[in-house]
Amino acid sequence: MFKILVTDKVSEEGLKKLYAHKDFIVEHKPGIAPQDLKAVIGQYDGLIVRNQTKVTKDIIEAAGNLRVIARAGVGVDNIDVDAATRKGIIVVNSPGGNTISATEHTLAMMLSLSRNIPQAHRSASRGKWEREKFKGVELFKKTLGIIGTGKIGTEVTKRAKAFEMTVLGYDPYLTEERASKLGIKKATLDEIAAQSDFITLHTPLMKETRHMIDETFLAKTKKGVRIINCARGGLVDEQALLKALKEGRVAGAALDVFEKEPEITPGLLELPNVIVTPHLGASTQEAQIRVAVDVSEEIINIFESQAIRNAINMPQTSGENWERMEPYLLLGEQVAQLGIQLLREAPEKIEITYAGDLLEEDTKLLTRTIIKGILSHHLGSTVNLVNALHLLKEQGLTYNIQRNASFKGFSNYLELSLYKEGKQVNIGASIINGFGGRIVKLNDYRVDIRPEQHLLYIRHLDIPGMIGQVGSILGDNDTNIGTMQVGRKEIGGEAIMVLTLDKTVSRKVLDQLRGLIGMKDVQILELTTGYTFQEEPFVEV
Ligand SMILES: NC(=O)c1ccc[n+]([C@@H]2O[C@H](COP(=O)([O-])OP(=O)(O)OC[C@H]3O[C@@H](n4cnc5c(N)ncnc54)[C@H](O)[C@@H]3O)[C@@H](O)[C@H]2O)c1
Ligand SMILES: O=C(O)CC[C@@H](O)C(=O)O
Repeated sequence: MFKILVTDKVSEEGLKKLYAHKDFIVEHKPGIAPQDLKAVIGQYDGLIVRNQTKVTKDIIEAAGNLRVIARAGVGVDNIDVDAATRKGIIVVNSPGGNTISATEHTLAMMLSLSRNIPQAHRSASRGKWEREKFKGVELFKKTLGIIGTGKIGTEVTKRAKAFEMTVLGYDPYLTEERASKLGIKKATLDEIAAQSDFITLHTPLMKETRHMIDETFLAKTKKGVRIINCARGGLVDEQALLKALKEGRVAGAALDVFEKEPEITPGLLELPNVIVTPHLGASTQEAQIRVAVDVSEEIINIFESQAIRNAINMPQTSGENWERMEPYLLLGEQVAQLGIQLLREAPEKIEITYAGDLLEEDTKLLTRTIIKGILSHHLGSTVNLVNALHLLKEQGLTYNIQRNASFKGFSNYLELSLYKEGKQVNIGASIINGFGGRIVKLNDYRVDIRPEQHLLYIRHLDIPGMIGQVGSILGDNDTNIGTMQVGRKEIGGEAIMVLTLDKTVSRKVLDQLRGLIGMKDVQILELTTGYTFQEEPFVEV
């Protein structure tokens, strides 16, 4: 049973799949204090949060069993993703579950701001009838500057077009082609500042975007601009905004998010042209169900080893990509295990080559699988797909990927080369239709080896009687040979034998084999992943 802890208010209806699943127990501790969370987190395999719980490094370090932190929403700024990555914990979110709600909230804020709705409501509900005081402005024919034309920015665009606004978009990823498809003008930040009557922000909060609306930007804005922020608090320098509002350069601001939530910079609320909501962008019944459904499915996928769609600290995989890549992931791990055992020590350089059909695939997850397979040999179960690249870097190692378009011979091919102080190991492998994964190259030798649990790798002189002697020693010691591959480069030169065995051999047998005249090296190779004694059914093509 996997124990999942929910520490923020997350939709019960959206979590139904988790409740109903036989492998999960879901516990709720909403509002748990940080020190209490730290004390209990070690008991849980998964944690679900919205944005109230701060999942700090301290808490992550205390989380001995945790495999996943799921954010029921978009922004993961309340989670120390780096600390989670170092610990090998997957962080997932729901990137699209609240897009429409946040979009509609942005439009609601823009309309409320332009027509003074909250202020007029307050006045009217106090018995006043101040029609002149709350005269507003239309959106019709006004220019809207959208900073960040991702999911929410795009949806806001569509709705602003319905109001017949002219839309300017600024986003490093906005191309002319996409802008014209959306019916908007691609602009620079300065153009947005100079031309917009309304500016709305839809970027994540990062080093580059923190205080993007600052004194310098505000000084360039058209007088009377109205600013809407339903994205992240730190995007706007609240002190600079306060000053621009007081000076009258900015005619109004609608804010759903703040630099230090739940605090609001003193002075802002005293201004008559500032309207606020307490981070309500995603607070609709529909969005809350959607985000909870999304993270429940992701958690089930993670524990059932299915494709994960929305991991923050792992490559994304679609279900289709996962299905095509699954056999390669297994083969990649086996190649890595063989490679590192053959090298016998930690590599100083790693090279991975992809060819054939693999050139058409997203191989990021395969690369991580191979790196994980290599590192696990020395670092054990602390390595997983989340932290493999981080741990590699920590070891001061790099890897190099080659994509070989001129490779011929197999319809798909991957090769791992490991290097250490003049020593090199090369393992080539392919998925052969109808036969599954095969090792097809071992150092300089062409081979055809089905990866199995117990392998024996023998280097010897190419002299008569060697195969017989090896067979006899194994037979005398009750060790059945499954398959045997032999190879040599030249008559009388160095040759290899690779045997698959039904069980591993003892040190005594190894010593007997090593004692044979002409024997150069005998090495046991063990695969811990996905070995099979069953031939896959033949698939006609
Ligand atoms: N108020 C809420 O409750 C609420 C709800 C949902 C999302 N959000 C926030 O809204 C924001 C947008 O969410 P989304 O789902 O549209 O994200 P998204 O990832 O789909 O889009 C973000 C866009 O910002 C762009 N961007 C990044 N750096 C930029 C820069 N320096 N200048 C201009 N554009 C830049 C990216 O290229 C991307 O296109 C996020 O901060 C998210 O956390 C808030
Ligand atoms: O209400 C929430 O959970 C916050 C939503 C929003 O800020 C997000 O990033 O998804």
